[in-house]
Amino acid sequence: YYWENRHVPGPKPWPFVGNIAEHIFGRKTLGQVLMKIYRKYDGYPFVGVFRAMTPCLLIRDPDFVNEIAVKNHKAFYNNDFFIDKKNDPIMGQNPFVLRDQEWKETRQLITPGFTSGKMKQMYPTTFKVSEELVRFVANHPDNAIEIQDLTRRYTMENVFRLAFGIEGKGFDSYVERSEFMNIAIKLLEPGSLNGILQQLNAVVPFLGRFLRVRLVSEEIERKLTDIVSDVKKYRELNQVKGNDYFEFILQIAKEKSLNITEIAAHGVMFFFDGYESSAIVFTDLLFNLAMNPKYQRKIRDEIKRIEKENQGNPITYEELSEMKWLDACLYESLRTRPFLDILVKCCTQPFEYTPSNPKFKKMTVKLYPGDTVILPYSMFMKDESYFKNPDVFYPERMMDNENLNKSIFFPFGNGPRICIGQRFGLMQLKIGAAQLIKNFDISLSSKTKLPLKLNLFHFLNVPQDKVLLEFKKVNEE
Ligand code: HEM
Repeated sequence: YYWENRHVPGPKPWPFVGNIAEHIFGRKTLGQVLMKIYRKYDGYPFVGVFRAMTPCLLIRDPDFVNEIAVKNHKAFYNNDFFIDKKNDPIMGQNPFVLRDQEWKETRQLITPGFTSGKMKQMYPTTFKVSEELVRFVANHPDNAIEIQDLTRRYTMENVFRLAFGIEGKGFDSYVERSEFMNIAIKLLEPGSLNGILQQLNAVVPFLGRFLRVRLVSEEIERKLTDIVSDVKKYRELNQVKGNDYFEFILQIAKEKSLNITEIAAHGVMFFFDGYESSAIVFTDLLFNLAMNPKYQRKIRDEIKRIEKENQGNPITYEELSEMKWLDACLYESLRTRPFLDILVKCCTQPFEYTPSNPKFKKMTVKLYPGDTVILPYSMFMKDESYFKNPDVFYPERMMDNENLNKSIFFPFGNGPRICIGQRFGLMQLKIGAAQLIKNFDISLSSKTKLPLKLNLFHFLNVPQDKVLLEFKKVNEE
């Protein structure tokens, strides 16, 4: 009766499973279940739902999203994701899970590591990795390449070089995985006990607390701190300075006297958020481009024009932002295949909301500290009233993406908690995609099972089966 007592509309919950039985019993993703509720309550500004036994307010009104993420951010300061820092010292320091003052201080501390000036310094490394990606594809022994593996190799190589100052050797072998790739895979393995706990934490957060969820196992924590310690010693002994995020962290470490686990935690933040999420987004982009080859041609023309203007020199960091078609395809891909479905925030100060938009029924909700709200990240992206034919990949609508309503389309979040790595994410994806499209015609392999089905047990939207693409060298027709 939690929501009923507050006169908030919503579907009837069941004991223990609340409104997400279909997800708990493995029939649908959490996003698919919530999407059904979102659509059913058309015209309502919010809906009271139960994520298992946790009452959450599913927001449907973009103005309310704006209040939560931007205007009244102080009343919704924290993300609903609990990691105990004492139990998991590496993941417990990630800004995404940090709360209150600790989040504010960490965010302020690392923000200078993500300026465009810093991106410009890191760009040559990312560019080099993108060249290695092209070589890897060109010499690949298989006709059809598993794209999830390829994009992970690429984003892993970038984050190892930039966040830990070492080569991840991701492109060294087609058969064997490097030691570093194994670390990366273990860090996020969905099938492992750790992966199951991650999923539990996403569905039933209070169980996460009870079971003392660790996202980074002790074995991986030890390996990562050893790497960090070795690279730190090497740089100090040889007086080497890198143009990377690791160097930025070493500077902070000196100023704030951070210990080796704290330094590793900053590297892992870059790794954790920059590796898997970016690899999923990259996979989706390449899949969408393979399905819609006319946009590959538009992007290739764009690259040719830029290279002609700069006398055949490689594309610079600044020139990436001139690639309007690539930009539009990337944003449209983020919309048609969102890598997550919801953002969940905790109420930290009493807050009252009544919609002013006549599109929504006039009703009031009062929220109190401890309540949780769900921002419908992917639901807005698939809402016909905001995007016509929402399932169609139509990059033209993203040509002016800067002017889209940020309370409806917020692929990187919005407000003070907006993704800190947005610039880096965009840089590595754009140069990686540009290099592949410049060199190859990308098409879908007949071995890929369509339509792509989502993995029901991953807390991010990842395809259940392998996505195989074929790469044919441009000019070799
Ligand atoms: C295309 C790739 C990426 C996408 C689509 C993405 C998207 C997001 C989203 C939606 C959020 C939640 C924002 C909110 O709560 O309002 C977020 C948070 C975050 N992202 Fe990203 N991200 C990407 C890449 C990266 C990269 C490369 C890094 C780091 C190198 C990164 C670091 C973070 C961090 C630290 C947060 C938490 C920020 C905070 O709570 O203060 N992300 N990201």
